[in-house]
Amino acid sequence: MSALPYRIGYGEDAHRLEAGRTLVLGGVPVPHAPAGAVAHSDGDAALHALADALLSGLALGDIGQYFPDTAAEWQGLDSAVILARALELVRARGYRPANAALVVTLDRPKLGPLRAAMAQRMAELLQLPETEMGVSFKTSEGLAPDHVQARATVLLVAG
Ligand SMILES: Nc1ccn([C@@H]2O[C@H](COP(=O)(O)O)[C@@H](O)[C@H]2O)c(=O)n1
Ligand SMILES: C[C@@]1(CO)OP(=O)(O)OP(=O)(O)OC[C@H]1O
Repeated sequence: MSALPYRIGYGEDAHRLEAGRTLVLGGVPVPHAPAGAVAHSDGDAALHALADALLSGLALGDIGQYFPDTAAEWQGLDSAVILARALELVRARGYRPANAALVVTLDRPKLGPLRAAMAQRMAELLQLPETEMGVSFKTSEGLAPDHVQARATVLLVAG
């Protein structure tokens, strides 16, 4: 086990958006989204960024190593499964998340109305109080309209 009592993790993910697909972010379907993520899994960039943040905090690599996008068994996978696996790996090494912060960059639609539902679901998946799950949204100011991006940090504590 690492000697550090605290460890910082950082993760990010991006997916191209295409009309006719469902957009899922933070484990919550986004109603009225004009396009959804092109991905091997359900394309939930927020959960992928959080899972990579957990793994990076303990230098455990990234989600592609555990869930290769070449494996047919992960096609259409619910990204909650990916996050649960990353959390399991963190806990097996004697750490747990203390708080997490997520930023999603998306031009349309506005995600503000979903902030509470997303925070609640991600806190539940990370086994955190909702007060410890920060959720922010940004537009790309039109620079990347066909694109969703998520970035996440997590503080891991020993014990
Ligand atoms: N998909 C989005 C993007 C942004 N918001 C909210 O809009 C505000 C301004 O965003 P800027 O990128 O122009 O700084 C900010 O309060 C975001 O929370 C949103 O709800 N959904
Ligand atoms: C989740 C996995 C596996 O289904 O695929 P995608 O949904 O394409 O997501 P990405 O963040 O590009 O990479 C991790 C993958 O291996």
